[in-house]
Amino acid sequence: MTSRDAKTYEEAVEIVLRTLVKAERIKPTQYARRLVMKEMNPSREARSVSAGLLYSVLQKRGLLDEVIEDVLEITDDVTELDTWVRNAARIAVNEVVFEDGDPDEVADVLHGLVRRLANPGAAAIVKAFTLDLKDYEPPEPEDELDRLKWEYYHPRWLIERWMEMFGDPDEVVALLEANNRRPPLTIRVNTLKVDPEELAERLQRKYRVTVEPGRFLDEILKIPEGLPIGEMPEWEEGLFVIQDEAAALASAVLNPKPGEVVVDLCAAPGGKTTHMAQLMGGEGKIVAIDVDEVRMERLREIAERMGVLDCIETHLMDGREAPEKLGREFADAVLVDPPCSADGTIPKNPERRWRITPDELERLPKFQYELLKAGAEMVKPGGRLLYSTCSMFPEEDEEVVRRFLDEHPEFELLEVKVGDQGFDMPEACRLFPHRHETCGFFIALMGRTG
Ligand SMILES: C[S@@+](CC[C@H](N)C(=O)[O-])C[C@H]1O[C@@H](n2cnc3c(N)ncnc32)[C@H](O)[C@@H]1O
Repeated sequence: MTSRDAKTYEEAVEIVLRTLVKAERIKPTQYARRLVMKEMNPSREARSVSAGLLYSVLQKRGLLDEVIEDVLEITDDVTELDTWVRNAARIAVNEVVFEDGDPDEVADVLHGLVRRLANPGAAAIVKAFTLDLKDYEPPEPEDELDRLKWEYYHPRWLIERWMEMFGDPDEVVALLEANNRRPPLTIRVNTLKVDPEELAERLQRKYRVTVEPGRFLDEILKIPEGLPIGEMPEWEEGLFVIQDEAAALASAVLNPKPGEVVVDLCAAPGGKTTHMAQLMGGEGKIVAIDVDEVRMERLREIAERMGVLDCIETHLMDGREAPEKLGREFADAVLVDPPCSADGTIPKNPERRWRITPDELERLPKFQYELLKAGAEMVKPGGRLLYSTCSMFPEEDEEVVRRFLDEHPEFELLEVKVGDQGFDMPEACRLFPHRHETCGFFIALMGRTG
């Protein structure tokens, strides 16, 4: 390793360590990373190396913790460790056990960083732990699910659920592989301010990167990781926002027109609200509802930057109370994008796989149904209702919609002609990371009869 490489590696490890520590208080992790970037202003090489390293640590997080608990013989779980020790140990396991790094080099880098950023006591613990990993042997898999868990870094229960869902082990392996491929960053161009081709050319010329078009939508561009997004003048000018193409499809399918009244029931941080405002040419009204004040503030910031705040009316409230408070049957179109398990976002949010729980899957569909029902009450006769999630589980998707349609005969499914069809619901649209190179996504469009 040249001295320049060693310096880049050390800088990259510092970005990741500081991000992991910050992300314990500030969510999401990518936002914590952006804050660290601002504090450190690292080299472009270090940014790029750190993006790969952070992804690698987050995708294996549950396994890294299992190894730490094993090596340190912890009886409870890793949360009993000091924050700096815990996160430095995660990096150590990733580098030494999974990525074949040199334990002495990793121990030295982490020791120096923890000593500088935390304290000498924590640094000594991290160094001793990292050197102990030299003799660590990963456990032998007990069965096929266990083998897949360690080979593809996913919780066993999740693999088991997907096996039931797809019924084809090869397809599940394809999904596991796709979940572990770091996708390029997708941006949605603000067509109210710039033409997508023009922005693509500008980014290629100025930042010397390859920009590729999206798969389904003209306003989507794919750019490589590592650009200092939040500091780019194009971002400041509101020429684009970061958004997955699958998520952008939802607003495109609902297709709001200039002058319409649209409700976005779970709107923050505004990816779909600002996209709809853009599709409406900034003319008409979008009623954006959410319960989360901080996320709503981000919606306003993004809308302001994009130049579409004037047509957005924000309401901080429980969406289930919206018909009571704002009225019924007044909207041309309503978009319901409720909280979900978000297993479809694993390629972009690699740690998500360790956060989803079977309990959550039991609880969420009832909540999603209540939000969909409230959204439907605001649709005027002849209007449209769109339900979307970034979940791939039928219980959060087709089953919620099926129950809704059974109880609301005044609504009927409309065909969405993009992606794959829903499970036993040919009118709905499904996208999968392994089939479409997007996040996993579900969209059902319904019309209210006259
Ligand atoms: C999947 S996110 C929405 C993402 C957003 N549509 C976008 O494209 O940027 C779900 C949102 O639902 C909000 N939420 C949770 N409970 C809610 C409720 N009872 N009423 C309204 N919004 C709620 C969360 O705060 C979160 O912002």
